[in-house]
Amino acid sequence: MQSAVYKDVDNAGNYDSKAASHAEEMARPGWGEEASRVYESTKERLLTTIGGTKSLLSDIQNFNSSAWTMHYPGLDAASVEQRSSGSNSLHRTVSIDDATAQGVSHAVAANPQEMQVLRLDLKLGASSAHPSALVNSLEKSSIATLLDSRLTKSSQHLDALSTRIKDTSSKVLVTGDLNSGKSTFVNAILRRNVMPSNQLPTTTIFCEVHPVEEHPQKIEQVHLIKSVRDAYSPTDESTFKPYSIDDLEALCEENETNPNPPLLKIYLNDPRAAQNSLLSNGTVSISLIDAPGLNLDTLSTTALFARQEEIDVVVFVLSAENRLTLSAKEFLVQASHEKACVFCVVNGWDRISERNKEKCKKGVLDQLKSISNETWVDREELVHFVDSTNVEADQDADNASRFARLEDSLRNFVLFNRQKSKLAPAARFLTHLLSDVELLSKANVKVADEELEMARNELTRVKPILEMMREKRESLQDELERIENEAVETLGKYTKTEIETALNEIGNGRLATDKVSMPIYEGILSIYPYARAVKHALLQSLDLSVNDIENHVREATGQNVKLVQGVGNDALPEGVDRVKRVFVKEAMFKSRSKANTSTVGMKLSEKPHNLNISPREIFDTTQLLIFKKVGGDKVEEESDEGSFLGALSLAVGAITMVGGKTMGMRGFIEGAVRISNLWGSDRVRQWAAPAVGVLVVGAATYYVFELPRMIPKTIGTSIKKSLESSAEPALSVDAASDSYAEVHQLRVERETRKVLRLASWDVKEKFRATLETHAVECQRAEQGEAKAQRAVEWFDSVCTKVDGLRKLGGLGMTIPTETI
Ligand SMILES: Nc1nc2c(ncn2[C@@H]2O[C@H](COP(=O)(O)OP(=O)(O)OP(=O)(O)O)[C@@H](O)[C@H]2O)c(=O)[nH]1
Repeated sequence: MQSAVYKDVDNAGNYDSKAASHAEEMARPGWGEEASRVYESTKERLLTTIGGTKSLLSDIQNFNSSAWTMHYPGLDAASVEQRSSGSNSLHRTVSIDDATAQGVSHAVAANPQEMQVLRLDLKLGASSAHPSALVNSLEKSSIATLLDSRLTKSSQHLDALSTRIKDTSSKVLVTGDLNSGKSTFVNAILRRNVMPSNQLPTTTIFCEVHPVEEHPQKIEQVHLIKSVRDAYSPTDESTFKPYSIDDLEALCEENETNPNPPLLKIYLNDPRAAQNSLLSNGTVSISLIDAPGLNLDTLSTTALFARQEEIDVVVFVLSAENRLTLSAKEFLVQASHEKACVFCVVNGWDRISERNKEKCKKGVLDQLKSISNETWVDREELVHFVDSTNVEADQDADNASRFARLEDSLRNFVLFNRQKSKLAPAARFLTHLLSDVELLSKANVKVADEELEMARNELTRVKPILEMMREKRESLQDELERIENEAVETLGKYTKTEIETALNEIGNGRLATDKVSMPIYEGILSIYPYARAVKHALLQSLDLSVNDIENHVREATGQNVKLVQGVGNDALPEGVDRVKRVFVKEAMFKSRSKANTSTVGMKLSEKPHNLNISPREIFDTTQLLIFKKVGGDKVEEESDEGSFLGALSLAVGAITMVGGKTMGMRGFIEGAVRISNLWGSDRVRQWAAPAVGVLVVGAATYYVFELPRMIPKTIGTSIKKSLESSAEPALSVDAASDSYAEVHQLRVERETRKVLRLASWDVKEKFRATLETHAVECQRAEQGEAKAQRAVEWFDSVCTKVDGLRKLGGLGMTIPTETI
């Protein structure tokens, strides 16, 4: 048969007062044993559920710190507003304590969208931001930390609940307005004047009366514990200070003004028979707590509230003569929220005249009805009008019987309430906590699902790009090398060809470019400056040709740089910045080292020593002995007829040398030898001296006209010869093994390679960096995917565990999915 006792617990601690009245239920025969049996089995179930929930919380904490930063579901704005502006000022936020307190009440209807136990401690001052805004503004990691501390607190609270469930004794808190007769009532229950009672406020500290059987030595004694919050064990003398029962009054007096009042544990021998004793009657062991009177002193009020968690029954003592004070009302409101029913003792009933008794009774009950309807419904059992000063039959038989009935009701009420005071808070707390865990898990599954989708979308985007780039990496490298090599080779060859062409022109006595003009021949007497000017012009034309080559190479290299960048940019995925380096063509061929410049035969015309003219360059004996007819590029030798002319040129050469400033000893001797040789020849001897004279004059005339044409060729040939030969470079082309053309070819190749390599490096670096970024993004997305996947599975398993724990603990309430 299902009784109201079962219903209390099975319904997750939501006490259903309408199911049956206490009186009705408790009057049923054998209900006590049945209640004890149910109590024991429910207790075991709840203890196992607490163990399972604790390990689940610990798993969540570990997961939160090591694998997944917990997402906290947003607060429901409407309900928060409603709550923060509600009339019940005591309910500021739902805390662990509040949730515990709700274990036996139906005062606060839990909004399934809201966290009850795991709600974060965000202060809701009038000026503070909205809590949902606060939650949203917090860093994810800060929320996870706050949540972690909330989980720790919840776990600790489960420990406290577990201890409380295991504790076989029940605690009865006796409280009420100042001087309402609390101590007198406790004394009446004990049938001993133990607690000091007086007209003046006397009780300022909590006095907890235990049966002497609970004392380790079974002796009457007072244990003074420094603070209500301090740990205490009756077997550990370091946790208390022992006093005699006779010291009690003095101890109370001493601590009257103590801002941190101690707690007194009083071990008393109940002289009454077991069946009459309330302290220890075999079925239930009760501790009576005489509390300080309720007043406006926040400290003691707070202390009182703080202690309510461990008490099973609240006995509220009120004076029949006085109306309830504000603090008493406030306390009753709070206590009825927490305990649903409050046991009320209307004291000083003897002081009310007979004719006022009904009126007084009605007044008290009306007040109670407005504060605690549950108490009013069971008023027959829960509200007692007595005189605590005369409880023995021989004093006042009528009052004694009323008091005896009070004691019976109280004993049964304690027994009855043990279910609610010990098990229901645990059931209620577990219900809320598991709902919160489920809400939290479902919210995290949702977030993890979103992250999973995001990670997968990211992978769908990044992975193909990464693979494409990895595939392209080698071909890009090859392509860049190909462009570089081709450009270097082409421009190198071009340079060589161009310089060779220029040298050929110069070798034929012509300028390599029309940007320069030949000097004007001003007569035989200025032959030397003329030759020098010719050499300058030829070298300058060569220099300008080199300039033209460089300009061409610059342009071509620029095109190749664009090609390189184009290839590189084509290999980059969309959305990535392109290579932006601009090729400054003017910077090409600007060697920083001066020494370098001189080694590559640059600006030959600007180096004075290159303009030195040797006699051979004006009067080249080789040229004269083997007369060469210049006809384009073709040179024909005319050795037969040329011998005479050769002789003639020798003579003219001698004259010109004399006329010029170039005649040296060597030239003179050479000339003389040739003249004497001529004279020795038979053919020549046939010619007479006059002929020689005519010829000399003619030849001289011829040379005067021919010299301006001969000198450029002689000098050009000399320049060409010098620049083509690397063995004895007459000009400043100080290359060890290369000709002038090759030197420039190498130089162009080197410069071109340098520029293109830099451009390639840029492109490759950009490609490498982009590839790396995508690889990192891909790796991050893969990790995110794995993490989110794991979180989805893990939180799903938490929900399954929550269901299992609910079944185990006989708990109800599943949070609908759509509320997240
Ligand atoms: N006539 C009569 N006097 C009572 C009754 N109960 C208490 N008194 C007297 O009321 C006075 C105050 O009683 P206490 O028991 O000290 O009251 P209290 O509520 O414990 O006082 P504080 O601890 O100081 O708040 C004492 O003089 C008691 O004798 C009662 O039922 N009838």
